[in-house]
Amino acid sequence: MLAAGAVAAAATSQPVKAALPIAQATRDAVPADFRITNKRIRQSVMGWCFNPMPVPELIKHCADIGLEAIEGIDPKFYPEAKKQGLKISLVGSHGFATGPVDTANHEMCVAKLKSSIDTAVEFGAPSVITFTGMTVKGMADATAEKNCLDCWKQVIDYATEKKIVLVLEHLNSRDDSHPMKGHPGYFGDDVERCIDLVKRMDSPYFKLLFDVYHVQIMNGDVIRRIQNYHSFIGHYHTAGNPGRKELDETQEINYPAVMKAILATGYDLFVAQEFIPTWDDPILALRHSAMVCDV
Ligand SMILES: O=C(O)C(=O)CO
Repeated sequence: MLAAGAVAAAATSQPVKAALPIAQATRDAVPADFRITNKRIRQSVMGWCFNPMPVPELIKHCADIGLEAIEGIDPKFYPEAKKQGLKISLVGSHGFATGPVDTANHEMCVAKLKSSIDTAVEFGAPSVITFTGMTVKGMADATAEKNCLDCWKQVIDYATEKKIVLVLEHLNSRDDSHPMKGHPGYFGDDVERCIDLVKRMDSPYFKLLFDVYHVQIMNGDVIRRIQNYHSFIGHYHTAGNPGRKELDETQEINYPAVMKAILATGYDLFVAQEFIPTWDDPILALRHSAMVCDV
């Protein structure tokens, strides 16, 4: 049976115009002076995405937009960020390519993780990032997993004592178009494997960094995974897919719904914007993503 509107349209040969909900705000929907108002999602930004903008300039824009924190910047800029009222949401450590999958990296990873824990304590950051590193040719998956766990176990007591959470980032290995849009060869490219590693660490100080962009590419079913795994998640990242770009209507992830799902789990830590701006005005892009996530 036709709905009343359709019957009327058929009678007059007029097309039916339905008011469709828009998942993502368009670029022209963001006011030039938008500031975060709801603050229910505690927003941060990954500084590297805004290279080559000088970090002090980025810090000023973040404070102006009302972001609560910043991460992914050289620690030498932490005092300036704090001076401008920003928190440090996450401290870097070893890179994503040289991780604990390979025992040759253990000494370096342990040293970097411990020194990053010290930095996190000094600047009041809650977390330090870690990665698995790249798959080693010929190494069995079980060995690679054990190597990762063996390395993290050398640090977990220190993290616990200092009350700093190590967050393991899952990354996509599918996008090979750009060195920062995907990481072919990354061992922790299956979010289920990363969750399994987090479970095996069995510590409130070892959690998953759930990057919505990477999960969408590798596993999908983003909201269900957030609901199922929230107790193992210690940090979130964003970006539009495909292209690791703005969170606008040209990409496929429904960010307002994802943010609401995150809030519904009781999450009260940080969500950092980690998209690579494509617009001619990267700060308008940051303002826009802040608006999309300010649910
Ligand atoms: O690609 C990412 O999300 C990373 O954090 C790699 O550093």
